[in-house]
Amino acid sequence: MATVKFMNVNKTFVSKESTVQALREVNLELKPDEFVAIIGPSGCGKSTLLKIAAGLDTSFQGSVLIDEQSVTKPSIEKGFIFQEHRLFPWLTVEKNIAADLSLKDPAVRQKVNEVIELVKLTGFEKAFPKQLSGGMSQRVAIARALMRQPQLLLLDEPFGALDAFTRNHMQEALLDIWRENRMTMLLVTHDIDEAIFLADRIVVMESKPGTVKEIISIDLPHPRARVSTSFMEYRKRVLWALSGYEDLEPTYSI
Ligand SMILES: Nc1ncnc2c1ncn2[C@@H]1O[C@H](COP(=O)(O)OP(=O)(O)OP(=O)(O)O)[C@@H](O)[C@H]1O
Repeated sequence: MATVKFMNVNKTFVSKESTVQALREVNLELKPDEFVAIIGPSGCGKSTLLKIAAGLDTSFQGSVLIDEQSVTKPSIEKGFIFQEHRLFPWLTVEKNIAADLSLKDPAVRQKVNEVIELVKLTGFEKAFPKQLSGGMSQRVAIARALMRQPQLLLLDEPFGALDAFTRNHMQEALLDIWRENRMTMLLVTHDIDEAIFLADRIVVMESKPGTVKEIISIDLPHPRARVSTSFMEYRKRVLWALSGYEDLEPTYSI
């Protein structure tokens, strides 16, 4: 579990052709153990913010503190899950999870077994990525991140490429993992229902330049029923925050 603080974060991309202010004065604080979702239109700086938190992008103004330490580079306390699973096709599930650690080490072997069980892939240890479904591959990617026992998990549209059924299933799996492992979670998503289903707070961003428009606390106990009246009320609130138009047709995904 980690505290995360974005303080006056500004980010501008400068190239010969253009200058784009991707983030302007972003201030955001995550409590340890908190699940925060970021939602907003394409280009509002969601991925940029996540990359900065991960230490993958260090050329920005302002500061980002994780457990009061400035983020200057990637580290094992921070796990990163991308939309595409980025598994090595030539390695088995267990070798993908172990990555640079040796499975010959009994401690590594035990931890790999534990995380495989956690993401419910027991029996698929020796399978190759091409033998797995999209949801299973994403579980391997999550297991690989959990292997390093991150204090903070950064998820960039992790289920964006999955069908609706698998996506719902993965959201439930992620909630279980979060409850059992107590990590701080920062999730980027385009899916309003996903944000309401998972998050303690939803950060609604707007673009040009990317700024925080509104932060909505979701005061619903888990498990959250997607068809309940209160869930639908939150859906309206998030849509309203995103669009500014109360009578917008709900599409639930932006
Ligand atoms: N490497 C880069 N060079 C120049 N501009 C960039 C670069 N990366 C991002 N941008 C610009 O910065 C802005 C924010 O991009 P970012 O990818 O963070 O948005 P996003 O909210 O994650 O978008 P999406 O929802 O489409 O993934 C966009 O205008 C984008 O074009």
